[in-house]
Amino acid sequence: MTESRKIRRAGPLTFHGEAIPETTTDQRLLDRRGPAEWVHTDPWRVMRIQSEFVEGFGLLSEVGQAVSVFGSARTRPDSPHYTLGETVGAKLAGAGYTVITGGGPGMMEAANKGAQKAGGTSIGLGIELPFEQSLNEYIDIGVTFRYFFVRKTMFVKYSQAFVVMPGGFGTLDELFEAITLVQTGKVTRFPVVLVGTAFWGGLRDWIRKNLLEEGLISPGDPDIMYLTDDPDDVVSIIRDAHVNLARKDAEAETENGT
Ligand SMILES: C/C(=C\CNc1ncnc2c1ncn2[C@@H]1O[C@H](COP(=O)(O)O)[C@@H](O)[C@H]1O)CO
Repeated sequence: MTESRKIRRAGPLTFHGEAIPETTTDQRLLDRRGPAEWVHTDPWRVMRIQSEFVEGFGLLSEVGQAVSVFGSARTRPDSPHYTLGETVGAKLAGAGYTVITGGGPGMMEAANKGAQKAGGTSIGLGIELPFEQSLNEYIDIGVTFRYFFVRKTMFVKYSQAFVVMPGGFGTLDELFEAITLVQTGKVTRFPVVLVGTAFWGGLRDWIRKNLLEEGLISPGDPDIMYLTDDPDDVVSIIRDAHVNLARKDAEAETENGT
Protein backbone atom coordinates (compact mmCIF):
# COMPACT_ATOMS: atom_id res chain seq x y z
CA MET A 1 0.00 0.00 0.00
CA THR A 2 1.44 3.43 -0.97
CA GLU A 3 1.67 6.16 1.70
CA SER A 4 -0.85 8.95 0.88
CA ARG A 5 0.70 12.39 0.11
CA LYS A 6 -0.14 15.23 2.46
CA ILE A 7 -2.61 17.75 1.10
CA ARG A 8 -3.69 21.26 2.18
CA ARG A 9 -6.65 23.11 0.77
CA ALA A 10 -6.62 26.88 1.15
CA GLY A 11 -9.79 28.40 -0.28
CA PRO A 12 -9.76 27.56 -4.01
CA LEU A 13 -6.11 26.44 -3.85
CA THR A 14 -4.81 22.92 -3.24
CA PHE A 15 -1.22 22.20 -2.16
CA HIS A 16 0.47 18.78 -2.08
CA GLY A 17 3.58 17.50 -0.33
CA GLU A 18 6.54 19.91 -0.47
CA ALA A 19 4.34 22.70 -1.86
CA ILE A 20 2.32 22.99 1.35
CA PRO A 21 3.12 26.39 2.95
CA GLU A 22 4.57 26.38 6.48
CA THR A 23 1.77 28.54 7.84
CA THR A 24 -1.95 28.87 7.13
CA THR A 25 -3.55 31.99 5.65
CA ASP A 26 -5.22 32.77 8.99
CA GLN A 27 -1.92 32.44 10.83
CA ARG A 28 -0.34 34.92 8.44
CA LEU A 29 -3.26 37.29 9.02
CA LEU A 30 -3.66 36.94 12.79
CA ASP A 31 -0.47 35.63 14.28
CA ARG A 32 1.91 38.52 13.73
CA ARG A 33 1.85 42.28 13.17
CA GLY A 34 4.59 42.90 10.61
CA PRO A 35 5.57 46.34 9.31
CA ALA A 36 2.88 49.01 9.00
CA GLU A 37 4.22 51.38 6.34
CA TRP A 38 2.10 49.79 3.62
CA VAL A 39 -1.04 51.46 4.99
CA HIS A 40 0.42 54.71 3.69
CA THR A 41 1.07 53.45 0.18
CA ASP A 42 -1.01 54.09 -2.94
CA PRO A 43 -2.04 50.45 -3.46
CA TRP A 44 -3.54 50.49 0.03
CA ARG A 45 -5.20 53.85 -0.65
CA VAL A 46 -6.86 52.26 -3.66
CA MET A 47 -8.46 49.77 -1.26
CA ARG A 48 -9.65 52.63 0.96
CA ILE A 49 -11.03 54.48 -2.06
CA GLN A 50 -12.80 51.29 -3.11
CA SER A 51 -14.30 50.92 0.35
CA GLU A 52 -15.61 54.50 0.18
CA PHE A 53 -17.35 53.69 -3.09
CA VAL A 54 -18.78 50.51 -1.56
CA GLU A 55 -20.06 52.36 1.54
CA GLY A 56 -21.47 55.22 -0.51
CA PHE A 57 -23.21 53.02 -3.08
CA GLY A 58 -24.54 50.82 -0.27
CA LEU A 59 -25.92 53.75 1.66
CA LEU A 60 -27.42 55.68 -1.22
CA SER A 61 -28.60 53.10 -3.72
CA GLU A 62 -32.03 52.82 -2.13
CA VAL A 63 -32.63 56.55 -1.90
CA GLY A 64 -35.53 57.63 -4.12
CA GLN A 65 -35.65 60.71 -6.33
CA ALA A 66 -33.12 63.15 -4.91
CA VAL A 67 -31.78 66.64 -5.52
CA SER A 68 -28.34 67.84 -4.42
CA VAL A 69 -28.21 71.36 -3.03
CA PHE A 70 -24.87 73.18 -2.99
CA GLY A 71 -23.90 76.51 -1.49
CA SER A 72 -21.56 78.38 0.78
CA ALA A 73 -20.28 76.78 3.97
CA ARG A 74 -19.99 80.29 5.44
CA THR A 75 -23.51 81.67 5.14
CA ARG A 76 -24.83 82.64 8.56
CA PRO A 77 -28.30 81.63 9.78
CA ASP A 78 -29.36 85.30 9.88
CA SER A 79 -28.59 85.79 6.17
CA PRO A 80 -31.46 86.05 3.67
CA HIS A 81 -29.61 83.43 1.59
CA TYR A 82 -29.90 80.99 4.52
CA THR A 83 -33.65 81.58 4.71
CA LEU A 84 -33.89 81.05 0.95
CA GLY A 85 -31.91 77.80 1.24
CA GLU A 86 -34.22 76.58 3.98
CA THR A 87 -37.26 77.31 1.82
CA VAL A 88 -35.71 75.57 -1.18
CA GLY A 89 -34.96 72.50 0.98
CA ALA A 90 -38.54 72.50 2.28
CA LYS A 91 -40.09 72.87 -1.19
CA LEU A 92 -37.98 70.07 -2.61
CA ALA A 93 -38.95 67.81 0.28
CA GLY A 94 -42.60 68.81 -0.16
CA ALA A 95 -42.36 67.72 -3.80
CA GLY A 96 -41.07 64.31 -2.71
CA TYR A 97 -37.37 64.81 -3.37
CA THR A 98 -34.75 63.67 -0.89
CA VAL A 99 -32.34 66.55 -0.27
CA ILE A 100 -28.62 65.79 -0.42
CA THR A 101 -26.01 68.34 0.66
CA GLY A 102 -22.36 68.41 1.62
CA GLY A 103 -23.49 68.02 5.22
CA GLY A 104 -21.64 71.11 6.43
CA PRO A 105 -22.72 74.49 7.84
CA GLY A 106 -24.16 77.50 5.98
CA MET A 107 -26.27 76.83 2.93
CA MET A 108 -25.86 73.07 3.35
CA GLU A 109 -27.34 73.27 6.83
CA ALA A 110 -30.12 75.56 5.57
CA ALA A 111 -31.22 73.09 2.89
CA ASN A 112 -30.98 70.09 5.25
CA LYS A 113 -32.95 71.98 7.90
CA GLY A 114 -35.69 72.97 5.48
CA ALA A 115 -35.98 69.42 4.13
CA GLN A 116 -36.03 67.78 7.54
CA LYS A 117 -38.53 70.22 9.04
CA ALA A 118 -40.81 69.66 6.04
CA GLY A 119 -40.79 65.93 6.78
CA GLY A 120 -38.51 64.95 3.91
CA THR A 121 -35.36 62.85 3.92
CA SER A 122 -32.25 64.90 4.55
CA ILE A 123 -28.86 63.49 3.60
CA GLY A 124 -25.39 64.87 4.27
CA LEU A 125 -22.33 63.72 2.35
CA GLY A 126 -19.57 65.21 4.49
CA ILE A 127 -15.89 65.49 3.70
CA GLU A 128 -12.90 65.05 5.97
CA LEU A 129 -11.24 68.45 6.30
CA PRO A 130 -7.99 69.60 7.93
CA PHE A 131 -10.00 71.10 10.77
CA GLU A 132 -12.54 69.41 13.03
CA GLN A 133 -16.09 69.57 11.70
CA SER A 134 -19.13 67.41 12.26
CA LEU A 135 -22.17 66.98 10.06
CA ASN A 136 -24.87 69.59 10.67
CA GLU A 137 -27.67 68.63 13.02
CA TYR A 138 -30.43 68.41 10.40
CA ILE A 139 -29.29 65.20 8.74
CA ASP A 140 -31.18 61.89 8.78
CA ILE A 141 -28.59 59.89 6.88
CA GLY A 142 -24.97 60.95 6.84
CA VAL A 143 -21.63 59.71 5.63
CA THR A 144 -18.24 61.39 5.77
CA PHE A 145 -15.85 60.77 2.90
CA ARG A 146 -12.07 61.00 2.87
CA TYR A 147 -11.83 61.63 -0.86
CA PHE A 148 -13.46 64.56 -2.61
CA PHE A 149 -13.78 62.73 -5.93
CA VAL A 150 -15.60 59.76 -4.37
CA ARG A 151 -18.04 62.13 -2.68
CA LYS A 152 -18.58 63.99 -5.97
CA THR A 153 -19.49 60.73 -7.69
CA MET A 154 -22.19 60.19 -5.05
CA PHE A 155 -23.77 63.61 -5.64
CA VAL A 156 -24.01 62.98 -9.36
CA LYS A 157 -24.99 59.32 -9.24
CA TYR A 158 -27.70 59.63 -6.62
CA SER A 159 -29.39 62.89 -7.49
CA GLN A 160 -31.52 63.77 -10.46
CA ALA A 161 -30.84 67.52 -10.34
CA PHE A 162 -28.43 70.04 -8.87
CA VAL A 163 -29.56 73.21 -7.13
CA VAL A 164 -26.81 75.76 -6.64
CA MET A 165 -27.25 78.46 -4.02
CA PRO A 166 -24.83 81.38 -3.60
CA GLY A 167 -21.38 80.20 -2.62
CA GLY A 168 -17.63 80.43 -3.06
CA PHE A 169 -14.93 78.27 -4.65
CA GLY A 170 -16.38 74.95 -3.44
CA THR A 171 -19.79 75.81 -4.84
CA LEU A 172 -18.31 77.02 -8.14
CA ASP A 173 -16.34 73.79 -8.40
CA GLU A 174 -19.55 71.79 -7.94
CA LEU A 175 -21.46 73.96 -10.41
CA PHE A 176 -18.81 73.74 -13.12
CA GLU A 177 -18.39 70.02 -12.66
CA ALA A 178 -22.15 69.57 -13.12
CA ILE A 179 -22.40 71.69 -16.25
CA THR A 180 -19.30 70.06 -17.73
CA LEU A 181 -20.87 66.64 -17.20
CA VAL A 182 -24.06 67.82 -18.94
CA GLN A 183 -22.13 69.56 -21.74
CA THR A 184 -20.07 66.45 -22.46
CA GLY A 185 -23.09 64.16 -22.30
CA LYS A 186 -21.78 62.24 -19.29
CA VAL A 187 -25.10 62.90 -17.59
CA THR A 188 -28.12 63.34 -19.80
CA ARG A 189 -31.01 63.98 -17.44
CA PHE A 190 -29.82 66.62 -15.12
CA PRO A 191 -31.29 70.09 -14.66
CA VAL A 192 -28.90 72.53 -12.97
CA VAL A 193 -30.77 75.34 -11.23
CA LEU A 194 -28.99 78.41 -9.89
CA VAL A 195 -30.90 80.23 -7.16
CA GLY A 196 -30.31 83.97 -6.74
CA THR A 197 -30.43 86.02 -9.94
CA ALA A 198 -28.58 88.99 -8.38
CA PHE A 199 -25.78 86.67 -7.29
CA TRP A 200 -25.51 84.46 -10.39
CA GLY A 201 -26.64 86.84 -13.15
CA GLY A 202 -23.15 88.36 -13.50
CA LEU A 203 -21.59 84.93 -13.97
CA ARG A 204 -24.11 84.01 -16.66
CA ASP A 205 -23.45 87.33 -18.45
CA TRP A 206 -19.69 86.72 -18.19
CA ILE A 207 -20.12 83.22 -19.62
CA ARG A 208 -22.16 84.60 -22.54
CA LYS A 209 -19.75 87.44 -23.24
CA ASN A 210 -16.41 85.76 -22.70
CA LEU A 211 -17.04 82.12 -23.46
CA LEU A 212 -19.85 82.15 -26.01
CA GLU A 213 -18.69 85.18 -28.01
CA GLU A 214 -15.15 83.77 -28.12
CA GLY A 215 -16.49 80.46 -29.40
CA LEU A 216 -15.25 78.59 -26.36
CA ILE A 217 -18.63 77.01 -25.71
CA SER A 218 -21.59 76.14 -27.94
CA PRO A 219 -24.68 78.36 -28.33
CA GLY A 220 -26.87 76.04 -26.26
CA ASP A 221 -24.39 75.66 -23.42
CA PRO A 222 -25.42 78.67 -21.29
CA ASP A 223 -28.94 77.21 -21.26
CA ILE A 224 -27.72 74.20 -19.30
CA MET A 225 -28.18 76.50 -16.30
CA TYR A 226 -31.58 77.76 -15.21
CA LEU A 227 -31.67 80.90 -13.06
CA THR A 228 -34.40 81.84 -10.60
CA ASP A 229 -35.12 83.52 -7.28
CA ASP A 230 -38.30 81.61 -6.61
CA PRO A 231 -38.17 78.32 -4.63
CA ASP A 232 -41.42 77.20 -6.31
CA ASP A 233 -39.72 77.68 -9.68
CA VAL A 234 -36.86 75.48 -8.54
CA VAL A 235 -39.28 72.62 -8.03
CA SER A 236 -41.21 73.21 -11.23
CA ILE A 237 -38.04 73.51 -13.35
CA ILE A 238 -36.83 70.18 -12.01
CA ARG A 239 -40.22 68.51 -12.32
CA ASP A 240 -40.78 69.78 -15.86
CA ALA A 241 -37.32 68.63 -16.90
CA HIS A 242 -38.01 65.18 -15.52
CA VAL A 243 -41.45 65.02 -17.13
CA ASN A 244 -39.92 66.01 -20.50
CA LEU A 245 -37.22 63.39 -20.13
CA ALA A 246 -39.77 60.72 -19.25
CA ARG A 247 -41.83 61.70 -22.31
CA LYS A 248 -38.74 61.52 -24.55
CA ASP A 249 -37.92 58.10 -23.10
CA ALA A 250 -41.46 56.89 -23.82
CA GLU A 251 -41.31 58.25 -27.40
CA ALA A 252 -37.97 56.58 -27.97
CA GLU A 253 -39.34 53.29 -26.64
CA THR A 254 -42.35 53.54 -28.98
CA GLU A 255 -40.07 54.31 -31.95
CA ASN A 256 -37.86 51.35 -31.09
CA GLY A 257 -40.92 49.14 -30.66
CA THR A 258 -39.80 48.12 -27.18
C1 LIG B 1 -15.42 76.74 5.66
C2 LIG B 1 -16.09 76.04 6.78
C3 LIG B 1 -16.46 74.74 6.72
C4 LIG B 1 -16.27 73.89 5.51
N1 LIG B 1 -17.05 72.71 5.59
C5 LIG B 1 -17.56 72.02 4.57
N2 LIG B 1 -18.26 70.90 4.86
C6 LIG B 1 -18.84 70.20 3.86
N3 LIG B 1 -18.77 70.56 2.56
C7 LIG B 1 -18.07 71.66 2.26
C8 LIG B 1 -17.41 72.42 3.24
N4 LIG B 1 -16.78 73.43 2.64
C9 LIG B 1 -17.04 73.32 1.33
N5 LIG B 1 -17.84 72.27 1.07
C10 LIG B 1 -18.38 71.85 -0.25
O1 LIG B 1 -18.25 72.93 -1.16
C11 LIG B 1 -19.43 73.72 -1.19
C12 LIG B 1 -19.26 75.00 -0.39
O2 LIG B 1 -18.01 75.58 -0.67
P1 LIG B 1 -17.88 77.18 -0.57
O3 LIG B 1 -16.45 77.43 -0.94
O4 LIG B 1 -18.18 77.56 0.84
O5 LIG B 1 -18.84 77.73 -1.55
C13 LIG B 1 -20.54 72.91 -0.55
O6 LIG B 1 -21.62 72.70 -1.45
C14 LIG B 1 -19.88 71.60 -0.14
O7 LIG B 1 -20.27 70.50 -0.90
C15 LIG B 1 -16.28 76.87 8.01
O8 LIG B 1 -17.49 76.70 8.60
